[in-house]
Amino acid sequence: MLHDPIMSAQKIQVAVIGGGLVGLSTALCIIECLPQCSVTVISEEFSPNTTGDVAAGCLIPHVYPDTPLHQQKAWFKETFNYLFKIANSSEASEAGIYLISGWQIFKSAPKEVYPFWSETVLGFRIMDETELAKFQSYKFGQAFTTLKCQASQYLPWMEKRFKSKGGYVEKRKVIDVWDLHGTYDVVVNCSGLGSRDLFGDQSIYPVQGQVLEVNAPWIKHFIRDGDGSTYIYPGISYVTLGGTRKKDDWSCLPNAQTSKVILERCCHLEPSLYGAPVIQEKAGLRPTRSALRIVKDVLVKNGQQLPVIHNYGHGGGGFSIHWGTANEATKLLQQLIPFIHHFKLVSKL
Ligand SMILES: Cc1cc2nc3c(=O)[nH]c(=O)nc-3n(C[C@H](O)[C@H](O)[C@H](O)COP(=O)(O)OP(=O)(O)OC[C@H]3O[C@@H](n4cnc5c(N)ncnc54)[C@H](O)[C@@H]3O)c2cc1C
Ligand SMILES: O=C(O)CCC(=O)C(=O)O
Repeated sequence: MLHDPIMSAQKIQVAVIGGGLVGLSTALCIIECLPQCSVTVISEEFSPNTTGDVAAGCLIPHVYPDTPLHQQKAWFKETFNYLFKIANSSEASEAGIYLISGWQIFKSAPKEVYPFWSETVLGFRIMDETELAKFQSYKFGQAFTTLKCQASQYLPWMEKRFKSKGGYVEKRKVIDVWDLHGTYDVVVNCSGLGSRDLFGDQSIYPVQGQVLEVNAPWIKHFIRDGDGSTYIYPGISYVTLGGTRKKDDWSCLPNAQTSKVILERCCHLEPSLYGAPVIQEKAGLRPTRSALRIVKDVLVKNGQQLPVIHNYGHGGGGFSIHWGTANEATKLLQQLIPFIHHFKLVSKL
């Protein structure tokens, strides 16, 4: 849909920077909750070239050390409940959302036998000895059912839904956020690692991750080493094997030697994977910070003001909390609306 400035002149003009998982979900949430807003997603890249397109997409929280745990818990629950409804609807197949059961296993019992998310996933229980016997050298395990998003379907599904509600998308890089001033009343920053250059945030850094997609349709359960190093996640048409976590590595090129190591580790967990044909190798950059940044701010330059909502820093856990953080950013935008109306009036005088 083309942007019609006359039709949307009365509305609050919102620019969402970033068309990855976080940008699309935030834009969709805003357009669904705040009908007084006209929303445009501006992004250098969209699916299939975003971080989410590399991810396994499993709902299993990653902990952000400097974000209060009660918030992380609430965002995970909101995301789980939202996706669970989609998984139980006729949209499930197009959206690529489904339930998945499996095991998280440990070489010795972890400090937290019942993690904070254990009440949200379905049927969480400690594995018994018979089940654990499948995994030599693992002494403790958790079995549960969670959800998984197939990014190659979920991201385009969100974009389609957003456009069907009147949202606009533009593929371009924003060089200076002030270039949006005048056309847009408020900017929502979901640019992930782009926040380094765009907003001068030096505390966000990449944690590079590599995965393999293999053809192994007999694998029906996920298996995750509790230390997060190795995982096997069956998807709709392939099984994702991972992983690696390389801090400050900016390369998105998969490395052949790393693939070999990942495959060896996964075969150790699930020997039936020996010989499974590799379909694809991928690497992506987790936009990482010690705390998520979800705040409102007002930039000031030469007497001009530009309200900004930030929503970034989802690291290795974006799928697990994205709908909760989209709701949070939408609430912050709602709080700004009276001020934005005021700015609009003042600038017309
Ligand atoms: C190997 C791997 C496995 C993972 N597995 C899981 C998992 O199983 N479960 C889970 O919960 N999470 C997982 N994740 C994490 C998850 O993928 C990320 O948290 C999430 O995708 C981050 O989304 P984002 O939208 O913030 O970032 P991105 O997808 O990086 O999006 C940022 C967007 O901003 C755009 N942009 C940046 N700067 C500018 C600019 N100046 N102008 C215009 N556009 C700009 C970019 O083009 C991009 O589209 C995994 C990640 C990796 C790498
Ligand atoms: O950690 C996992 O089990 C899922 C994959 C993931 O989140 C990651 O590699 O960042």
